[in-house]
Amino acid sequence: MRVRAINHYKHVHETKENLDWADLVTLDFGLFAQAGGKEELAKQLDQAVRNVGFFSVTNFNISQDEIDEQFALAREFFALPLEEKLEYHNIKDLQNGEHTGYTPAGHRIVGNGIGDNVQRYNIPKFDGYHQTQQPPVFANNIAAIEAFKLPDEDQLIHDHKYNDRGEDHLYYLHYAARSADENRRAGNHYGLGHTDLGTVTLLFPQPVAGLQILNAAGQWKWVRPQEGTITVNAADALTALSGGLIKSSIHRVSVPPSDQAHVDRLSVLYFARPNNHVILNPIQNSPVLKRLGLVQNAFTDLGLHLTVQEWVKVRQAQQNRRRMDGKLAADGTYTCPEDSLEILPGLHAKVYN
Ligand SMILES: O=C(O)CCC(=O)C(=O)O
Ligand SMILES: [Fe+2]
Repeated sequence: MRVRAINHYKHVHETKENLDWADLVTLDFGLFAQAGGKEELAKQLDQAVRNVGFFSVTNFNISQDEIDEQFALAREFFALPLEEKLEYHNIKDLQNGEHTGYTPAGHRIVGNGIGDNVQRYNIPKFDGYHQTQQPPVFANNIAAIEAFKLPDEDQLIHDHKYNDRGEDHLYYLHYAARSADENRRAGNHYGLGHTDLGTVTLLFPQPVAGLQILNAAGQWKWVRPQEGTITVNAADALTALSGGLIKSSIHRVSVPPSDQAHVDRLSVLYFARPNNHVILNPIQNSPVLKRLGLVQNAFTDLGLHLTVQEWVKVRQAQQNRRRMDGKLAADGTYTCPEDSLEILPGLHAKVYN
């Protein structure tokens, strides 16, 4: 959980003077989801930017509390003694055109020998390219500062750029038909119950039945092959990014039914995964996750903030262990020693029977 900022910030009253106010249009983002709303907003925006280039927006999914938290942080920082603030002032950087950190009042003498009355503090965006040392008041609240932005409805799209580094794979599988006796000894499994590790898996249609999913009632159900469809299966990284909202499907591959048990089974799959740099925390400023209070996941519960690259590596290393030392009972139940399932200390794969 993030550290809550200090005392609430209390704004002063608005002016009572009758000023000659500019006439600005307010775009209501609440219209966005309504029929015809986008078109209406586009019309208003078109007017605003062609004429004055200034407009306001409302219903933007950042609460007044969250905004006030930023005001409170600013108040706390500016209230610090000047020497403390000057530790974050770098005159050379300012002169070289950098503009991060602190600038004291009076830095610019605008005219008549009078210095300006403005103190400034500048925090660059959190893109991994700017490494700046922050004073404790900001460092202790960095999660709230980083989350202070308009919700990015395309976050998942940005996290899945084809040309960014990632471990997406096209996957061909060949399951050789076996004798009834061999099948029985293998617990009538072609593949044990598991969840996939990425975002979604696309399963391209083929006619040999085998895929089964575990439904909410705990029963295994066959997935009927359907020509002209792609079966989509949500996976672990999507569960993590959605704070558990999206369920990773538990599935397995069974020996095909008796009329198909003699043919080899081919699968063509696509494993879509977030880009390697994505950190498997719940998406920070999603209005939906915020509203539902989904701010943790199986990784963050353990204090882990894995990148997708780290996750793919440790999970695949666990999956690809050659000897699991497992046992298959006559009814197909699979058990194996706990250490075969260890992905990371404290994090174990599950066996789904
Ligand atoms: O072959 C199939 O239908 C599914 C295979 C599968 O679940 C997997 O490889 O992760
Ligand atoms: Fe799978």
